[in-house]
Amino acid sequence: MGGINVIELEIVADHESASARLAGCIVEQVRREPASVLGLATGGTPERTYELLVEKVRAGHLSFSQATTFNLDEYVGLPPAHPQSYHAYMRSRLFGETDFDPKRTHLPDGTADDLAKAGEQYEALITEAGGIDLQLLGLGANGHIGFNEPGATEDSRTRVVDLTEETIAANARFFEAPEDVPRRALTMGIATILEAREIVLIATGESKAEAVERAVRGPVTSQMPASFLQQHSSVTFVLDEAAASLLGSRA
Ligand SMILES: N[C@@H]1[C@@H](O)[C@H](O)[C@@H](COP(=O)(O)O)O[C@@H]1O
Repeated sequence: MGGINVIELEIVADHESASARLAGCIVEQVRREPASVLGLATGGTPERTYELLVEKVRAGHLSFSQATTFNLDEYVGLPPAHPQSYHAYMRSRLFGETDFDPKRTHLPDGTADDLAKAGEQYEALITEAGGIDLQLLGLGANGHIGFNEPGATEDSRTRVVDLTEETIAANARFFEAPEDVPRRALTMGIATILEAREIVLIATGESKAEAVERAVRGPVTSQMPASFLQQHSSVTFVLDEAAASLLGSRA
């Protein structure tokens, strides 16, 4: 960390291939180290990846029984039972469908009375677990990672953030009405994410192309939170051709 590194690019044809590639990274990591600490992401993009992992576990090719997980973020005010909470997302798509030990799967507590303290406790839990081996990331069209919206600083840690109108609009598709989307979230910070030993970001579709280009080639700036990934020494972007379309050559 510190200097500017080249983000490794893996460009595949489509969302299905990108999902298979990302699932492959997780499988490899967990086979190599069954007690891995995984940083997990939500959103529409990794849904297929999680389906593929569930298939692997069901087929007996993979076990998560010794793995520990930390999700990037959770909406403020949504209890774990709320269907649009990220707790529910992870339970229905991955944790509840595989052999994860519920004691070792963690998400920020968006319902805590003292959210600042909840953020600090979350950081302490990650440290206690020995840090994150492999962090998965999606990418917001405005360049957010986790819920680190434009303006997030390099030294930010797990904390409450206000969501931008753009992000609220983008996530409204998961809710019955746009006004149901929470306005705030508890998210790992940029510093938290950059401490992971390895990072894999998945982005697919044309709507992510501009953010991908700015994250990979643009200046490192708070205005494009994903650009901070250039400061990490082991980052791979798994992209489909649409998301990579503004990158020019594959170099
Ligand atoms: N907090 C999540 C992010 O972790 C996710 O990466 C991003 C992209 O979501 P999608 O994959 O649905 O485009 O937005 C959400 O708001």
